[in-house]
Amino acid sequence: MPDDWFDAATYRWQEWDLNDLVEVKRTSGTTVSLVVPARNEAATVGDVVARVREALVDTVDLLDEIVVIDSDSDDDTYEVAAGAGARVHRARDIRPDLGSYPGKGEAMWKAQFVTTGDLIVFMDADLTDWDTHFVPGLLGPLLTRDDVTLVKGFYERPFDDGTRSEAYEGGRVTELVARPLIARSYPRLAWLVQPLAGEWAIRREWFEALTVPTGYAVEIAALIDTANALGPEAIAQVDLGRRAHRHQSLRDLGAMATQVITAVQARTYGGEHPQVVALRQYVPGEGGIAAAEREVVTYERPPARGLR
Ligand SMILES: O=c1ccn([C@@H]2O[C@H](COP(=O)(O)OP(=O)(O)O[C@H]3O[C@H](CO)[C@@H](O)[C@H](O)[C@H]3O)[C@@H](O)[C@H]2O)c(=O)[nH]1
Ligand SMILES: O=C(O)[C@H](O)COP(=O)(O)O
Repeated sequence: MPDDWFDAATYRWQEWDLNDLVEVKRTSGTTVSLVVPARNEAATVGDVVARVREALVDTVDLLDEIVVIDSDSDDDTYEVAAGAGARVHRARDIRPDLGSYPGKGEAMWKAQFVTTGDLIVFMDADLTDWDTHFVPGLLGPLLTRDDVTLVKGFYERPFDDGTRSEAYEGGRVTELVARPLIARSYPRLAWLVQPLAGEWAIRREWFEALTVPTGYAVEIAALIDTANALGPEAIAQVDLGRRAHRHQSLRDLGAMATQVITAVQARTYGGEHPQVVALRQYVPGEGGIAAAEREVVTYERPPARGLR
């Protein structure tokens, strides 16, 4: 079964000509927003925004807006992104009546209130090896197939933290957490090569209908909820080539894994959904190993549709 979906719903970004996509967008009157959630990404967000703007706004008319959602940064992310040509909003300043949570999913959920595109493309701000074809690649299935609602990117993911460099060794949470959870509970999603990819696109009307985890579980939740409600045939994936990014520390990935597991368990077993999970980790301390407890926020936002 997964292999059937792989054959039916997997594309390569080269399958679409950029000018053809621009023409489909123009004749269909479709509008497109690029949303970049960013927390302390002053080092890379300028490159991401400037290159996309030049290639897909200034040169051709593929994107109607580039919106960076500054997610509680304490560096110059806001200024750098604005200087590169993005419209920038601080997540906590968007719809303050709805409160504020930390996290990437929160930034993406809040983006719905400050963007207008019929299609929303998400892209991470910490990319170091990437190209602007990511965006038209993700839009290809949405602009050319009415039956596709959500498109995931996938790519070769190297691991390179400055001390070790190996092809295909990136994606620790993907390989150790997401893929085993999918194998156990959602095997019909096993054809997805990078289920956690931060580069993906979705029809706005469907995103507005989704419950959105405020943290890093936003991707896995969107996949499961879309497959459950619309069937896996509403999902496509596109090979985008190669992508490298800034790696998080192992213990930070432990918090990410906690969010991913919590969101999947909620969907698999139901029951009461925790807003916070206490994650105890062990770190070097004075005189040996010391316990460190983290409050991992696992709260989920309700569909934005009713809150406009
Ligand atoms: O509180 C936060 C944390 C992160 N980000 C941004 O979200 C993007 C991805 O965050 P990152 O910390 O780089 O995540 P990764 O370790 O790369 O995690 C991968 O796996 C996650 C789990 O599915 C996905 O959400 C990510 O997009 C995907 O890149 C970056 O632009 C961050 O600046 C925020 O906006 N707010
Ligand atoms: O997608 C993932 O699994 C996480 O982003 C971790 O990726 P990394 O192991 O390449 O840092």
